[in-house]
Amino acid sequence: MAGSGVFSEIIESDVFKYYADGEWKISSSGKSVAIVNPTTRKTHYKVQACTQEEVNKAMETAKAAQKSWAKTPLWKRAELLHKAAAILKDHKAPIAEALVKEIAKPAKDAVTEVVRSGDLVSYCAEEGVRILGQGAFLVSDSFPGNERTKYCLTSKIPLGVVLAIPPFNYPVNLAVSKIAPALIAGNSLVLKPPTQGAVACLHMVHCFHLAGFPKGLISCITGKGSEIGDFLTMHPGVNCISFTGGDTGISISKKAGMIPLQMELGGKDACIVLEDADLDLVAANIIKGGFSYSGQRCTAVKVVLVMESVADTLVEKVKSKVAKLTVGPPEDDCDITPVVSESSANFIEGLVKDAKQKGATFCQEYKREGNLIWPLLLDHVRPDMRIAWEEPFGPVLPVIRIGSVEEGIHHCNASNFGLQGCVFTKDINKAMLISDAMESGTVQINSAPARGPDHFPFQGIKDSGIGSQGITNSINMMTKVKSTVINLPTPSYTMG
Ligand SMILES: NC(=O)C1=CN([C@@H]2O[C@H](COP(=O)(O)OP(=O)(O)OC[C@H]3O[C@@H](n4cnc5c(N)ncnc54)[C@H](OP(=O)(O)O)[C@@H]3O)[C@@H](O)[C@H]2O)C=CC1
Ligand SMILES: O=C(O)[C@H](O)COP(=O)(O)O
Repeated sequence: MAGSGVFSEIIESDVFKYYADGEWKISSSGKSVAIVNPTTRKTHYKVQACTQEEVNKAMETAKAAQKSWAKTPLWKRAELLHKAAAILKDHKAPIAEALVKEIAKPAKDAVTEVVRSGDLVSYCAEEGVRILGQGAFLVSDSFPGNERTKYCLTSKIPLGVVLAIPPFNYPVNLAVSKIAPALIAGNSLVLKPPTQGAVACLHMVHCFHLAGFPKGLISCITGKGSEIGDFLTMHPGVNCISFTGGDTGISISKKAGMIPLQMELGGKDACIVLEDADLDLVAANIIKGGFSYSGQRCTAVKVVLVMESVADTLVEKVKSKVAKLTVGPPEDDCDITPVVSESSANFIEGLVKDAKQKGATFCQEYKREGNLIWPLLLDHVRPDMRIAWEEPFGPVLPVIRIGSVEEGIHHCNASNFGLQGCVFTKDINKAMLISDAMESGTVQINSAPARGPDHFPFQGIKDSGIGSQGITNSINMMTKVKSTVINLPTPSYTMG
């Protein structure tokens, strides 16, 4: 159970502690932040509301701890990460339980998130050993005018203190996808977990604590982003920010100092369906892509752009699959569970009402109880409707009928987002041309958008992000190149 057994030291009375300097602590603020269970809409957990002074302290210890961590051999860093991964997987049950209560993630998916996170940490340790174990050796005579008098040795060195801010929908997985690359590369890490998902994150951090990482290397500062977020992101002690979330990321990018940023933001992932597509495959992928975790994935299919000639058939197929989705509490492992908050449900409802007023065809009746919204497919959506462009982050999926592939590509590219997209066709040559024409970070051919496997590059263009994630790219992003040049008094050539 969350907060018990090995996790009992992370909670005092009914408030979870924060983690800094290798210890679980109670904030001097005397205040806590309530975590509302999306299903019951009642406070389920409480976490510390950390103060600016506590942030300052965490940054100071992170800076000091990083200096000795950078001198820890790479294989030892990897060994500790493997240990943390194993502990995390061993304790998947209480962490998954927290995910069910805090973010209404269906029970099985919650377990999958924790196991996937353990695998990600292990893979990152292995990848880090390989890529950080190599540098480059350059010789000067390849550049015009030079003799071979200079040898340049390059290696990758850590950035310093990395600030990691994940979103609510994958609090554990999107935290470790920042923590593991940062640590293997020799950085220290300050984690600001999302409020919904903070308790799962605190449990995950305790697994790193149990693995025996040095004091101060990892901290977990809890509190509302709206209260401590700016202080954290503008803190002079931060050398890199890795953020996943919504528009907040855009404002962080404007406020952050001259430090590397990794931003994974929203998306309006388009699914372009051609006349020759296998419509059963498309329908299955629309269901998986559009409705898993109730559409609360940045990589969810968020708009279907289907050729008019096959639209009726496709919509019928999707409709019959929507009817089979189970709707209810996450504890029962339902397909559709309550969305994360009342404000999110209200936002989704606003998009639905706008579509209704402007004449979209409702394939199901719109139904909502509290934060629970029944899955809804909207046909005949037109570009003047908000749902054609905005990201519902909920189980509502618009279908736009198109007369040509160009029309589909045009809609996709007119979006301010560019995270992922997908195209369904049996013609691989057409698929390649469409993929090249789509302004999105990744295009999936004949499958729904997805971030994983977690070592694949993952990136958004336009308002969907800065930089690229995925294990290898994150490790590289959290390092910089250092060169040492050996200058020889006379040219020296290696003889065969
Ligand atoms: N591209 C991607 O990989 C993903 C994108 N998203 C996008 O994120 C959105 C939903 O996630 P959500 O968690 O609500 O996103 P938010 O942007 O609201 O929050 C993300 C994180 O930022 C924190 N935060 C809030 N305000 C600030 C601030 N001023 N400074 C620093 N941090 C702050 C939040 O903390 P707190 O919870 O305390 O407010 C949370 O930890 C959707 O738009 C979705 O598309 C989501 C997942 C993945
Ligand atoms: O946060 C998100 O929504 C993700 O990064 C998507 O991950 P997934 O494609 O594995 O669901």
